[in-house]
Amino acid sequence: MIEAVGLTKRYGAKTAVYNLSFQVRPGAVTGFLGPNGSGKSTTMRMILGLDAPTSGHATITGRPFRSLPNAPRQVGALLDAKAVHGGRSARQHLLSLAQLSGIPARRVDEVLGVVGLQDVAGRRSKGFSLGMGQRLGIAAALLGDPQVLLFDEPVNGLDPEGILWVRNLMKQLAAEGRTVFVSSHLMSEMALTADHLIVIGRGQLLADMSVKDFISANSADFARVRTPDTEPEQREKLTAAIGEAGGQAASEPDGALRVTGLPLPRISDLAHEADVRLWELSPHQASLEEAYMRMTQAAVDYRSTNDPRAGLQQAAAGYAPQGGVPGYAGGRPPMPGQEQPNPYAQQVPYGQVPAAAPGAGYPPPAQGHPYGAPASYGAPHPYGQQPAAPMPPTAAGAPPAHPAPAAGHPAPAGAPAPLPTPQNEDAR
Ligand SMILES: Nc1ncnc2c1ncn2[C@@H]1O[C@H](COP(=O)(O)OP(=O)(O)OP(=O)(O)O)[C@@H](O)[C@H]1O
Repeated sequence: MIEAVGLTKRYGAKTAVYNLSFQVRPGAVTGFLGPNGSGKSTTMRMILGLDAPTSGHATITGRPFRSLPNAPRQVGALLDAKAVHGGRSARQHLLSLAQLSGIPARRVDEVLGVVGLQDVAGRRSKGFSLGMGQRLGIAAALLGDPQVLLFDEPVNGLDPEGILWVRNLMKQLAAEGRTVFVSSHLMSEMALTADHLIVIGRGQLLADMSVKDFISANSADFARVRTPDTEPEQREKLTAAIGEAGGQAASEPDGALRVTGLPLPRISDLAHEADVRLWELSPHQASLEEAYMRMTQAAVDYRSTNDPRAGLQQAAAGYAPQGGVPGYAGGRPPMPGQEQPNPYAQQVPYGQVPAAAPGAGYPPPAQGHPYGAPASYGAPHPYGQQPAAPMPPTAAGAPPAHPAPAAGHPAPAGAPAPLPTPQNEDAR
């Protein structure tokens, strides 16, 4: 389990992470969501002992990363896929990481196969595409077969098939009982991948709940109702009738009404009784992406001046109370020291978390063999046909060794010394 307790990180005047507390449990994929610059990478770096918190602390299986015995054997991470010596081939890169942690050389070829890079293993990584680099970073994270995995935006640069493969890989790793913590800024992707969500904005917790709960809280049905554009008084008449009948109506950007609280036949009857003609009356379900954007839009740091979402929160007012962050609606998350209780920041027992929780309207999670079959750069990899071969136990019976926490990153200063090379194995 990963635990953050009151994590705060300041860079000079900039507060990147503020008073962040959460738990990431084994056996589930936990999505870590937040807009650009919200503090996801900083949080992961603090968990991995690469950045020191200004206050608070983070632990993995009850200890700070740096005081974990054999930390590199227990934790694998992809933080920055570009942090690779470009002059080295993919195989050389992984071999050097394996050597540092006493991992047998044959594991390198196994993970190259898992990520579909076996046919380009001899090529220098500086010629790799973004997606190939991501695969190499994932291979490095998997090298030691660790129980705790952190992935920072692992689908960056991957094509649709690669995204599907990462999705299945994350789920498979969690199904094996591992702790899987995956950052993303895409709610739609996390809705398909994660069991649990931790959402942050401006370094602060906005939500900590199961995907299932997020979906049920944010997938409220609504009706789109359109009256003749040329007769605004008809729209006003219908809006009043809907309000009197106990429904809520608000304007959509295109002039239609978005109606909640009333079934479609009732809206039709109300329109008929008010002598209002309808050009449209259709059922809809709020998208999770929209709910997520409502939740975080007050905490977006970087926005195009042409971004239509600038008005999203106002447009949503009165609609999906679940969509915004109660207490934060209409404004930014409070400044440090002024925080309010956040009803979204509730722990949901993991026992109630479904294995996968696609919402209505979302495609079901893809089925596939363990680890899926990545779009390999050549022949099908062995994991397409058979379950992943587990790492052989070390002489001490400990979990297999693992390299540095990030692709190409050395183990953080103060981390335990590399483990001895297992007997009869030479990582060279
Ligand atoms: N070393 C640093 N020095 C100063 N500011 C930093 C440093 N690292 C991060 N920050 C700032 O802290 C904030 C959080 O950055 P962080 O990279 O953790 O966000 P993120 O959620 O991972 O963003 P993205 O999704 O864009 O990768 C940003 O405003 C960033 O500019």
